[in-house]
Amino acid sequence: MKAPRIAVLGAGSWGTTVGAIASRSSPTIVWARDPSAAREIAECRTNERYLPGASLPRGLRATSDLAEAVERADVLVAGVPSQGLRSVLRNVAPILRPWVPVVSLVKGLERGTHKTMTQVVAEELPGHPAGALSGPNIAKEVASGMAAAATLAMPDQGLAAQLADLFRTDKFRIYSSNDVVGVEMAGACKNVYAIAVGMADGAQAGANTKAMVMTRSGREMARLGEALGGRRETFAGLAGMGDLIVTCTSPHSRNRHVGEGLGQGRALADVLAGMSQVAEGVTTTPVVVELAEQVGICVPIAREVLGVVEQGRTVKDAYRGLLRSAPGHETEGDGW
Ligand SMILES: NC(=O)C1=CN([C@@H]2O[C@H](COP(=O)(O)OP(=O)(O)OC[C@H]3O[C@@H](n4cnc5c(N)ncnc54)[C@H](O)[C@@H]3O)[C@@H](O)[C@H]2O)C=CC1
Ligand SMILES: O=C(CO)COP(=O)(O)O
Repeated sequence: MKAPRIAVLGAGSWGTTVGAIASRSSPTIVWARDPSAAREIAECRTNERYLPGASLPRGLRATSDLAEAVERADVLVAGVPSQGLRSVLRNVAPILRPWVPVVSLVKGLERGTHKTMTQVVAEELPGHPAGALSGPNIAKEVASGMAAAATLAMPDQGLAAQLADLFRTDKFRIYSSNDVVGVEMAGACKNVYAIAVGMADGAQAGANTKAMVMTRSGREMARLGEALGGRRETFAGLAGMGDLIVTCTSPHSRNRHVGEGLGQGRALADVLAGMSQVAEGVTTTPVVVELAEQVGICVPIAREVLGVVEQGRTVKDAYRGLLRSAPGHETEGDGW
């Protein structure tokens, strides 16, 4: 059987990495919004802004022409940050053939609508099967061939198995799941909690404090995700606890870096001005808090992150606020 043609939207660190993996077995093209980024990938086999030092495979094509990328695609991979995906998909809709499945790499929730990315896909590309690939996957490490694993969640397990084969290598293990909302909520929420743990780093808290916040964050995101229809075991898996661990501890995590800057007393705008890549947790934090309100779930850790990110509270205030509340039953209460 002929290998399917894959189009990846977004030539950032993760879109480029996943495109590079897929290009080893299938014809793959990455769409970059910026023509000079597409030229750099196509001509120099590098993407210095997003994947410094990486040497990209010859088979990976790149273009800034959306129609060229998408019109003959058999599989569409979405790697554009959450707040930009809808408008890109709107432009893709008239070009994409109607049966093409969509795999989202995106770990964020849309502001205003509170939608996950496969829900955005369902609205903008109705009828296209959609799933999410998510897990503890720092792009730089995956791109350099270090072993890692992710979960591909789709309602149709037969299609999930076929798509998983496109991204699987001997070093990149792809597991399957049908808990799409659980996998997407886990991927979006862990960024918010990595900001909380980064704040502890910046404020020079100890390892015990960080372990406490990570563990209770895992429970907070599982409670919210379950209330939205996700399964508890998903939050204990690769897309949940696995990704929470790596994002809260990796020196490469952009969300943890934002929290660290805030913990050092820097202003959010100043921290973001020094970054060339996205930190999805910044825009997803208010969405998490609003969604939690809608479904009646307490999310004290996310609320404190929101206080610092959007409401002028200091990191000290946030941690004092958290420590003031009395701990209840470890696994049954709705506190933190
Ligand atoms: N970098 C990583 O280690 C991983 C990232 N992810 C997720 O993948 C998604 C993409 O992130 P990265 O590639 O890391 O981001 P990035 O910051 O490295 O690159 C983002 C790319 O999207 C483009 N872009 C931004 N806004 C756009 C818009 N409105 N329209 C079109 N293009 C736009 C940028 O030009 C850039 O090429 C995020 O949701 C992230 O959470 C998931 C797993 C690992
Ligand atoms: O999703 C990621 C790792 O799995 C990347 O995390 P950051 O966006 O915080 O860098």
